[in-house]
Amino acid sequence: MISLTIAGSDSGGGAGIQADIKTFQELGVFGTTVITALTDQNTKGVHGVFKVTPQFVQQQLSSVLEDFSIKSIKTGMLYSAEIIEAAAAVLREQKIPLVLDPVMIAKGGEKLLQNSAVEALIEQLLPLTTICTPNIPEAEVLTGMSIKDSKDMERAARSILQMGSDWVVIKGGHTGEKDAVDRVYGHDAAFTMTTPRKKTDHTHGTGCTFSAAITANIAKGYTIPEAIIEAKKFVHLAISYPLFIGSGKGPTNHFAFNQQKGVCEVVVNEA
Ligand SMILES: Nc1ncnc2c1ncn2[C@@H]1O[C@H](COP(=O)(O)OP(=O)(O)O)[C@@H](O)[C@H]1O
Ligand SMILES: Cc1ncc(COP(=O)(O)OP(=O)(O)O)c(N)n1
Repeated sequence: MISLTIAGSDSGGGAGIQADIKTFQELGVFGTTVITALTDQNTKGVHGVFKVTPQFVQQQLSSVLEDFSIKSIKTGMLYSAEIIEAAAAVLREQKIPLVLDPVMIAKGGEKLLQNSAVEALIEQLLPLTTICTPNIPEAEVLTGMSIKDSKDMERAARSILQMGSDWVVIKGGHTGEKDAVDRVYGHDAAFTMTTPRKKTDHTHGTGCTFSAAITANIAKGYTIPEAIIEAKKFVHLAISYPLFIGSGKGPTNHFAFNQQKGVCEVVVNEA
């Protein structure tokens, strides 16, 4: 089983390409990569971005796709409209399931997607997307809606479905709710996934890890709902057993899922 991530490098190892290939590896999937940008980053924040040219992004993508039997693809930090256009031109020719994590801003507040790139993300990538996984601020930017409660989350998700994604997961990491509730919508299905919210500062890379786990699970042949629910277990365990490394907001623990033998209760309810 082989998956591909198209994303930025996090020198601190907790998010981006590094989180993705660690997650793939832990889930038994061989990871290939297309790097869109290098970030000078650690647990204290993103200190610099060095972008790759759109042409070289396209070259990496074409090389990987022509040689490997890729079962699923995810995108993370894409940074610019030009990089999105270059990637979309190649992805449009494929029928491989695509998980789009619309990474926009790091938890420290640094920009990982230029404002001018949002339109390209919506127009060029969402129509090719199998599952889009925005957090609440990202869903607000994609839809132009203000999201205050679960009704707003459903309206935003349905709007993103209309933009072309087959499924949408609105992640609950950024709500004030007691539990971490993610809301999943397809054209004919809707459910919530609930785990207890952990009181922790070690959440660097949660979104990357979650979307990478979905991508790996698709490569393993899971149905879309199974891939999403199993990924929630992976990220919940990664948050629950922090590594306590770095002096800032630490990374999640990609070893935890296998160390805990995947044991994690996720409450799934119809929405
Ligand atoms: N403190 C927490 N406790 C438990 N789960 C969390 C916590 N923070 C985030 N999550 C979960 O991690 C996943 C990623 O969500 P989120 O942190 O919102 O993504 P992002 O990194 O894109 O902002 C979701 O499944 C979310 O519910
Ligand atoms: C290179 C790179 N890509 C993505 C992110 C954002 O990661 P995310 O999982 O959304 O969470 P935080 O890192 O913001 O905690 C990143 N920081 N770097």
